Amino acid sequence: MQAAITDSISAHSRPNPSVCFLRLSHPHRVRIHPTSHRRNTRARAMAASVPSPQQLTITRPDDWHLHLRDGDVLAAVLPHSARHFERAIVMPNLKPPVTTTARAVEYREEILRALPPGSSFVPLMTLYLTDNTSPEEIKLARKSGVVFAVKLYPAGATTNSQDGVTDIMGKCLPVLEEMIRQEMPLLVHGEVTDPHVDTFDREKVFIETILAPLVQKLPELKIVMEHITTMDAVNFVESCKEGHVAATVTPQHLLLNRNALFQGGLQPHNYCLPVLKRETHRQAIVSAVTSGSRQYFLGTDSAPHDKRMKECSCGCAGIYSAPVALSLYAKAFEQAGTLDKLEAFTSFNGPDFYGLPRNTSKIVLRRSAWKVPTTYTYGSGVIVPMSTGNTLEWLPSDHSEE
Ligand SMILES: NC(=O)N[C@@H](CC(=O)O)C(=O)O
Ligand SMILES: [Zn+2]
Ligand SMILES: [Zn+2]
Repeated sequence: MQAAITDSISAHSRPNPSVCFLRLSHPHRVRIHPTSHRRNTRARAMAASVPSPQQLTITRPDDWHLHLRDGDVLAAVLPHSARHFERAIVMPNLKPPVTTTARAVEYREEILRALPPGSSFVPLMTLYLTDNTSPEEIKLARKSGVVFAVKLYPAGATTNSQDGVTDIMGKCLPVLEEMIRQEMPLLVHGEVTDPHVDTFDREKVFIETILAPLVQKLPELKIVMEHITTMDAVNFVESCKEGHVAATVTPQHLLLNRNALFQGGLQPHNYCLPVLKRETHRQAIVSAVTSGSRQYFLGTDSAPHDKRMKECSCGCAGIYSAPVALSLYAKAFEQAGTLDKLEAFTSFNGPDFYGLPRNTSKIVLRRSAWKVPTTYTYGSGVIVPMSTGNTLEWLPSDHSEE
């Protein structure tokens, strides 16, 4: 069984022929087509007849897209990630951004100092790509042994991206060629910044105008399309070679559509970039991720902003999901009737893509209702988590109630 979901699910599933059928109905590579949502509906209907497991034991997951910030916010949020994840790809969009290996090494040390005692959490550092990043910097990054990827923020696309790249093909080709030599993946915030392009189309237009030409020019470059939100992104990823192009998916883009931004009034804590899309896109992403394809892996994009910066006249983009992400991913896979595919997504596909060993320790998720705190406080600040105040069903084992 690919996802070694708990003994309890295997015990249930072995004598039950409907489970085998359920698996057969999810071929390894599933293309997205207009009937894909029917497939999920059928899976759900069949799953309903299967006894639901009370406990899942999975290999300890990693988070392949995480914002830890620095200073007192770092100290407040890091324990939430370290509790459930063994490693995380740490985003470099600090103020000022982490553009050099020397700075990444310092930032890594700051993170290690902020870890709770006894934690084995490993931060995997990234460099923030600019128009001026040199190929030499990529060599230094590889040699450091602590930098694992380079992040492309199109200038102006998202939080702290003002120092990002203005013209990837025109300005960054020598750096990208060095990244191929050093086998250093490019992580992409895939949205164009042209104000004339509709916000909801920015990912699609980025794929057409920037990403597809980039993959064509540099087919050997390893690329992760971060936090994908559209059917267009799913189709693009699946049109590329496995092992060369992959995507991370957030809990919010699996569970919410754009209605969540406006339900009962404006909901700033559901605002992130790329912005939530319409339901058909959410369904396409769920189908892709739960199909068993190895091209998708867990990346929470957990992005804390102080409550005051979210609930104001010009609110920041970013959803804080670290404490709830695992419960929410389990919820999304269970809704799709594919809990047996959860472990590959949370714990295998990411390290396999990055060429890193899979974790050996395990984490247990118990079916046990727990209430998400409405806020987390730090110093004089407050952070509101995703699913604030809601009751979630899957409780990760080492979760202590706040
Ligand atoms: N996702 C977000 O909405 N915000 C992220 C930046 C990013 O990942 O684009 C942040 O740093 O706050
Ligand atoms: Zn982003
Ligand atoms: Zn992010």
